[in-house]
Parts: sequence; C-alpha cells; structure tokens
Amino acid sequence: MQIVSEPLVSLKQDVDHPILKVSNLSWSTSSNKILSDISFQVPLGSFTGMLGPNGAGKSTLLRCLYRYLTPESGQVLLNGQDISSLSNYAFARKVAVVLQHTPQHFDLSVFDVVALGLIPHKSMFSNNSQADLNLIKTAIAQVGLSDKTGRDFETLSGGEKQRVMIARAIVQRPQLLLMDEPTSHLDVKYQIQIMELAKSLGITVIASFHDINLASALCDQLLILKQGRLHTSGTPENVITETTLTDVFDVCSMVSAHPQHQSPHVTYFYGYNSDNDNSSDHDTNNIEPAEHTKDDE
Ligand SMILES: Nc1ncnc2c1ncn2[C@@H]1O[C@H](COP(=O)(O)OP(=O)(O)OP(=O)(O)O)[C@@H](O)[C@H]1O
Repeated sequence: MQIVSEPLVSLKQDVDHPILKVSNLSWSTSSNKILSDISFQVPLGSFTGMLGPNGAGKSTLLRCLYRYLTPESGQVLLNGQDISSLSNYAFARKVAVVLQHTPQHFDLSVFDVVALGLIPHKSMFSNNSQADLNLIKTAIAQVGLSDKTGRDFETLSGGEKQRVMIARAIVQRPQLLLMDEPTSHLDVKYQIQIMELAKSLGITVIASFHDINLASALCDQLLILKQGRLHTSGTPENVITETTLTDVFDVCSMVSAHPQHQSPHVTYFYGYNSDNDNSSDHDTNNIEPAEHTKDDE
C-alpha cells in the first residue's frame, strides 16, 4: 500500500463546473416511493459523501446514477449530457462503480480482475500493451496487493476483494467514480487509506458512508438523506451538527473539531433514550442521554 504522505489530500475542485447535475430525481417501487425529488450538483474534482440511516435511499440513488435503475422522473446530467442518452460503452468510459458486495469472478486472478477495467478503453480481442500491463501493476500496488497479483480472486478476503475492485476502477480511468459503502469490509487502516487513495486519484468521487467521521474528514461536500429525501447538503462544517445527527440518525452526540484537521468530529453518547423510537416524525428535543431522561426529572 502506498501510504499517502499528507493524510488529507485536498484536490482542486471546480465549483463553477458541476460534472454531475441531478434534478428532481424520484424513484418508486410498484407500492412505495423510495426517492423523492432529489436535486444536487457535484463540482468537478470534488469528493462527495452520501450519508443517511439504513434504508434512507443511498444505494438506490447511486443505482440511479450508475444506470442500474432508471429514475421515474427527473434528470441526471453528466458533463451536461443526459446519462440515459449515452451508449453503454461511452458510459463505462466515464463512470466506474465500486459496490459494497464484490461480484463473483470464478477462475480469474487478481491481475485478470483488475485488467477488466481496461475493457471500455479497448477494441475487442486487442492484447494488453506494455503500458496497459504497467497500469494494472501500478493499480494493484496502489491498493497494497502486489504480493497477491497471481492469486485466485475468489480466495481473497472480503477486504482484499474490495481493494481489487478499487484497483479495477483505477485502471478504468473514469471521470466519475461511484462507490457504494466501499469501506464496509475494510479494517480501519484500509478504510482511511482506500478513501484517501480515492480522493487522490484526481477524479470526481461520490461515495456512500456509514462512518460519519470518515466522511467528515475526507469529503468536500456531504449529501444527507432521510426517508428518500435530501435532508441537508453542504460542507461537513455546515451539515454535521448535533441537531442534524439527532434529527436524521436519532442519536445523541457532541460535535467538536478534529484535532488534526478541524473537520467536525462526532462523539456519540451511549444509553440514550428516544421517546419516539417507533415514530418516523422525530422530535429532536426528545432524545437525551439515559442518565438525564425526562423520567428522572
Ligand atoms: N427493488 C426494491 N424493491 C422494494 N424496496 C426497495 C427496492 N430497492 C430499495 N428498496 C427499499 O428502499 C429503501 C432504501 O433502500 P436503500 O438500499 O437505497 O437504502 P440505503 O440508504 O442504501 O440503506 P443501507 O444503509 O441499509 O444500505 C429501503 O427501505 C429498501 O427496502
């Protein structure tokens, strides 16, 4: 693993030029509205984090962005072009996806799986050039798996597989990298290093997170989803507040500045009681640490 010497890489982002513009996006199943009227923009070169409790709609929104799902209404523009108008080939040259669960790649080595990232850039049956081989080897080294280059992909641990998928995305050289909970199988060292690596690639990244502190440390902007709606968006400083955390995640917390980089850092309180556990319409003032519940007063 190449350790990033500066722990928090800051990319030059171009706020005047959104690479992605999502307008009034909604998606429903036959019986339920899952995403409602979501609009946001993603500046070129930025790292955007998607946060929200279980079932908030993060994966569904990402699925609409990588065209696994078709929005029932609304529009997704990539560089000003509606993504629905792009051919599969053109879309794969622009957008790479790393998912929470790795697909099965029977009988393929780590090298072979990473090499799949070249497919959108090559004509059928063309062989890998020396430059291609170098790109693949460099990407494998970047995710710390050089010693496993020849290993059967299926014999890797969940975290190692996840790192292979990130190497494949590096080789794909996309303009936009979409990551759905990419750190879910990673130990804490690789959670930090893989996300820092993603941030250092020089491409626009949108990633969903459950670790609010990791998202706060790394992201330029955050989208906070609740019940299929965009509850709040903005810089970590603007959106990670005790009120938002209570309102969206139903937790009691204290937000302070991280000692290293001053981004908001959340400390959670344990043993809290919520008077509205079964209510979807939470009153943020009714959540307090257990030792100070209203019943004690
Ligand atoms: N195809 C589907 N059919 C029925 N319900 C669906 C479908 N896809 C998503 N949902 C529902 O939509 C809601 C949002 O799901 P989604 O996976 O997007 O949430 P999430 O924010 O990614 O959650 P988590 O943090 O648990 O991964 C959930 O209630 C889920 O059950």
